[in-house]
Amino acid sequence: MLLNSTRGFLWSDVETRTLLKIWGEQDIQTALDGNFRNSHVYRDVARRLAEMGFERTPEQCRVRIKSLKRQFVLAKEGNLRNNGQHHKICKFYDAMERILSSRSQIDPQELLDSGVVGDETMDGTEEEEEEADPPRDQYLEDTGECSYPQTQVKMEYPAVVIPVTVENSTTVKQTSNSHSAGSPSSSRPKRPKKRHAGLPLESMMERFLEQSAEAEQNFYHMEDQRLDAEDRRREAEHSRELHTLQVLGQMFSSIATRNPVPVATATTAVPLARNTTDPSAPTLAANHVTRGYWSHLPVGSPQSHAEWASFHSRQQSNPVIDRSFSIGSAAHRGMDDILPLVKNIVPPLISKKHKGQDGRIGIVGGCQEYTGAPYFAAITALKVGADLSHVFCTKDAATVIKSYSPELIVHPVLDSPNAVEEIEKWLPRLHSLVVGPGLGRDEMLLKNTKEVIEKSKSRDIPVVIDADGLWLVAQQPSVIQGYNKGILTPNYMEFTRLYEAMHHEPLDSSDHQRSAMELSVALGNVTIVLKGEEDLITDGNKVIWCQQKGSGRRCGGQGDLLSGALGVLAHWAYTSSANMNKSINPSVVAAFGACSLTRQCNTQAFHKYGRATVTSDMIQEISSAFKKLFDS
Ligand SMILES: NC(=O)C1=CN([C@@H]2O[C@H](COP(=O)(O)OP(=O)(O)OC[C@H]3O[C@@H](n4cnc5c(N)ncnc54)[C@H](OP(=O)(O)O)[C@@H]3O)[C@@H](O)[C@H]2O)[C@@H](O)CC1
Ligand SMILES: Nc1ncnc2c1ncn2[C@@H]1O[C@H](COP(=O)(O)OP(=O)(O)OP(=O)(O)O)[C@@H](O)[C@H]1O
Repeated sequence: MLLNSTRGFLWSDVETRTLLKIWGEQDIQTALDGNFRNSHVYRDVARRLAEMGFERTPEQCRVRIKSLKRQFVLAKEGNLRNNGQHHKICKFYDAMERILSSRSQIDPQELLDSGVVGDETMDGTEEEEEEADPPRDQYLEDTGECSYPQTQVKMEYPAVVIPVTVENSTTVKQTSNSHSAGSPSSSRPKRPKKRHAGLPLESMMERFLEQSAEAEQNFYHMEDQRLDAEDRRREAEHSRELHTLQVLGQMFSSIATRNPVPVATATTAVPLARNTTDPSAPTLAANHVTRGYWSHLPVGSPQSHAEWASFHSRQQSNPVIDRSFSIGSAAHRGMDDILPLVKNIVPPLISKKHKGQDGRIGIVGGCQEYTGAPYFAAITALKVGADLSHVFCTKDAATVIKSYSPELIVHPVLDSPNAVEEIEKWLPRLHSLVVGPGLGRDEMLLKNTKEVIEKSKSRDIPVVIDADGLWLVAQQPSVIQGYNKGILTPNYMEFTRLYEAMHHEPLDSSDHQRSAMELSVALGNVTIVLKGEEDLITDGNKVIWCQQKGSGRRCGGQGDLLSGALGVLAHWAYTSSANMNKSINPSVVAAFGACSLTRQCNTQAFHKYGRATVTSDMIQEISSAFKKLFDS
């Protein structure tokens, strides 16, 4: 994982400091000291740098060190210490001084010369090849940095040789000549004539250093501006994407409100409120339900059972609604419309995150009889993208669940005398709770579970309830009633049980949409996910259908996979809800994502194993199903 970006050839300060720290290490210095062939040493430097998060080649490390040494000597020999100018010329002066002072004296002539130089040469032969190609800009190659705006400085740079003992320009010239006579670089083209030949060396030197520092400042300033502009461009792009999604959401709402409902006097979309005159009466319009679209009830919608009956019959005779939202074409369009919303809640995988940020999910369930269900839910949560998955189960079940997977954190507390306190300790660290897989129906376990749900509600944690958790809700609806982050995932059997517990009348099995909306409203608009041949999702205001292709294979545990996935997606959806259109319910988006994923896993596993497909095979498909649905 890279700690810092190493854009192009540029070295950031933090990267340079890390390089210096490595280069200054005792064993590196010893290996370099007097050793002509040192490519292996720079290979080691590059490797250690990579361990610190910065990817550079050994050659890049070598030229950077060489450049730093050159800057250091220029600053040192420019006698700029007293007026503090040395830091302008060599930002890392102090570090360099510390390292170099612990080594044998370095000949500054060597460091400034662009020819073969002590430990900065990566095996002599390579350096000779470099020298054989004179027309290239030696300064740029040596520093490994981008060109400065004031190239004039660079062009003059190699020509200025600064011998320690020289006192005037004539001597410099002689030194320079004598050097080039014997060096391999004598074949270089003639350098441009020095414009400052008449100036005393010291003032020329000072001027050069000032120009050089100024050029460097300019360069970094420009680079800062460029990066700022890039950040702004990226932000603008992101807001454009969000805006598009919001417009899409509004489109769904307005499509729904444009239905020609005869009694409607206004077409403004309003969220369905609970009936204020008769709290027990469900406020629904079943045929107002959309397949794959969000739907709001228009003002003037029925507010009681009697009104509903009349509304329902009008809707039945309304062909426009049937055509607009018929399954045939809307099925595909529904996926296209809602999947982008799910994709939008998936957090990006960026290196700045720490463990836990993408989700710490708790599963309450697992008893002597059922150890598979909590395992399926918990491992699914991890595979969908949560960072940590906790299982709170009975003592009996814990060892078994642990033995299935070392990835899970298993707490054998659910049947302990202080179960609620034990679990409550973890709640501040959890992002969502999945209650019910493999819970069983033991009185004491259900009582503990009920209290844990209450504590989670007070912490505003999304709570997904499945399996035996739904049995608990059927016995004591108040446990989840009115909690808007509550999501119930019944199969048909569980749904019937819930409906009949709430309405004290048999379920009308001919109209699932209406019944599901009624149940949601009766439970205070919790989100209901009625699983089946098609999955129906409603929060009492809207209904959407998930018609992702599945298979005919109905092995046990598929519902646990769904609830585990939903735990993670609910956390992601609520985390990104600030960026969502307000008419979109995060629970519904999360539910649609979890249903699509479960069904896609089923299809893929069935394709491989047919009738032999088991839930573990579906779990193996999570990665590729997720990519196919949400990463494309
Ligand atoms: N490997 C494990 O550890 C697993 C453990 N699990 C855990 O088991 C616990 C009990 O859960 P559960 O669903 O078996 O119990 P329950 O609600 O009494 O239903 C039982 C009866 O309801 C019926 N029925 C079911 N679906 C229906 C439908 N769609 N449509 C119509 N009818 C339907 C059906 O009746 P039948 O057809 O047999 O007459 C069935 O026999 C729970 O904690 C769960 O998490 C499971 O997750 C699986 C993997
Ligand atoms: N007839 C069907 N055709 C296609 N997919 C289905 C069908 N019935 C259920 N599913 C899918 O299977 C998944 C699990 O639903 P199921 O009804 O099996 O849950 P469950 O009974 O609670 O499961 P569990 O065995 O975990 O208790 C859901 O994603 C649902 O969409």
